[in-house]
Amino acid sequence: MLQLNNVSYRKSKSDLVNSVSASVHAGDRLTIFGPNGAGKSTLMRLMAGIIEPTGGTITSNDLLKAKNAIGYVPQQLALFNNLTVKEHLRFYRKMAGNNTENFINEMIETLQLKNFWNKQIDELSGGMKRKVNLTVGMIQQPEIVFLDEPFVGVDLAAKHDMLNWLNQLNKRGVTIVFVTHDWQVIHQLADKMWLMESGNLLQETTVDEVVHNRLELPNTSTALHKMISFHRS
Ligand SMILES: Nc1ncnc2c1ncn2[C@@H]1O[C@H](COP(=O)(O)OP(=O)(O)OP(=O)(O)O)[C@@H](O)[C@H]1O
Repeated sequence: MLQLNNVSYRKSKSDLVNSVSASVHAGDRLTIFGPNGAGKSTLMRLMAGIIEPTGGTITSNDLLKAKNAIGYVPQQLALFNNLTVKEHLRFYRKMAGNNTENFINEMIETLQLKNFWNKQIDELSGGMKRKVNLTVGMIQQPEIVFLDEPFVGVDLAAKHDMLNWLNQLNKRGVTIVFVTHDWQVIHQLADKMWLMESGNLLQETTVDEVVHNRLELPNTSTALHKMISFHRS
């Protein structure tokens, strides 16, 4: 579905992403995991086509070449403080330009957006803003969605609703790629894991392998070792 061939991204004389080769397959539930500054967000932005690789290539199948096939939910909220939730959905729906009325209604229902429908963004809690951010990033009913820390500050009940809904979409064939530091989310939303450090994709593995101690990491990856052994203990 998405093929990365020696993908690099160099900026300000440093390699933020360093010669990554890997594939994302249709229907994957993939998390990119690693310490702060590993290059996870940069790699997701490359795959989402927001930035261009400075080396290597990313190729995709015909499905992903279709307009609106890719959704992207950024870590930083992409919202207007002085617009209401309703106005956001109306505005972004027009931008997306395709007819996804049923899908949008499903998002509104599942994420219970009607509860704060007429509130401006600057009147919402952090968790509510995350829900709106998620909705906006997926308004075009994408085939694949890239989610960067989508659950920061979201309470457990809302997180549960959001995770359930993303898993339902995955069962219908939507590919999910995300970054998080939250193991609860990893357990519930991922099968595959890409382990990253210092711009390098060190290993492609599964959550199962990582959690059940069946993974040997290179000795050089101290931060990843700590992040994984902390979770296992
Ligand atoms: N626009 C930019 N210009 C220069 N350096 C950047 C830019 N954006 C990110 N970086 C640097 O690239 C490296 C990778 O950043 P990135 O945000 O991809 O990491 P990350 O793994 O997502 O980190 P985190 O877990 O903290 O979100 C970091 O060292 C960061 O400081």
